[in-house]
Amino acid sequence: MTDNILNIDRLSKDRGRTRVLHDVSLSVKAGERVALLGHNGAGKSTLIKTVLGLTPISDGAVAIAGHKPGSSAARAATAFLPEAVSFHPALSGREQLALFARLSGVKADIAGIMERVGLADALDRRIGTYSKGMRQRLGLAQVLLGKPKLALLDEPTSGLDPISRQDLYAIIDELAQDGCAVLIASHALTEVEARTDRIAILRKGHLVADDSLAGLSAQAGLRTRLRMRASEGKADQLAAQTGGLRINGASVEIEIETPDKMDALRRIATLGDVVVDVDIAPPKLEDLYRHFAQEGAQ
Ligand SMILES: Nc1ncnc2c1ncn2[C@@H]1O[C@H](COP(=O)(O)OP(=O)(O)OP(=O)(O)O)[C@@H](O)[C@H]1O
Repeated sequence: MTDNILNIDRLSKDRGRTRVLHDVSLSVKAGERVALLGHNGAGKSTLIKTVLGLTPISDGAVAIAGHKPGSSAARAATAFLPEAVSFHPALSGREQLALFARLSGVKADIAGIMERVGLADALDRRIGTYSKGMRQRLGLAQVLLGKPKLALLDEPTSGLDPISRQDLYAIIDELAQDGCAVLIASHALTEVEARTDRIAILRKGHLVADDSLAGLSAQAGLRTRLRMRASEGKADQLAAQTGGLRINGASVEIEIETPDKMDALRRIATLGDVVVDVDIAPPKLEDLYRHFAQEGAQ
């Protein structure tokens, strides 16, 4: 496919006698944000290292904008934000970014980029005085600097406070809107659920899922829960009428096949004022992740 920026085709990787990636195929298009999930040791970092050209491939192929990992064209197209970013503590943010810009031969509006990542006030402060969140933001500034076609982000929000996390995802969204293909390795399911277009799950080096949240829900066949609040004193009647389970004094819960949701809501609507409210809880990424990433899952 021509609009794939990252193309991983039947990639296998051996570490000594152990195969740690098995026949993995995964692509990311321009403007797409893809989450890469998996338990510890599932192979996420190894996959990222192969894309960066830091470790050789045992079988299959990887291409970045059509180029081989590690080639100068691939390196120019790729930006990487490691989980633990480290910079020279004696340099200021401005000096560090200027150094990166010089090394990668790009002309950049450093003050503008620092402003965009919320570090305008720290432009001329030594990085040694930055907090973890500020260093993470500087890491993101470095990603923005090269106007990459592909951004690989490893646990980009680890250790950040909730507002910094939101800010960071807002910048990632902008990167994608500018046409960058973004691959985010993460354990933070709730965030990636809301902020990515597609979810890829590795289990013991096998890619066991690769779809949108809705697509994964359909594949997994997980059920949706409907929680109905009964009018005063009518919870038993509601439980009897719907075959649901009373979960507290006022509410009744039923589980339905997800595609039957609208039918169920229409039936509930016929119950009149016995029901005063309905909450719908579709399967969450956490449920889907458990389904796909656990031992014995298909
Ligand atoms: N340098 C190495 N030498 C030998 N084995 C390695 C090396 N690096 C990783 N492995 C093995 O490869 C497998 C995949 O590890 P990897 O670090 O890619 O997992 P991960 O999904 O990134 O895990 P985590 O979420 O803990 O970061 C593991 O079994 C790990 O022990």
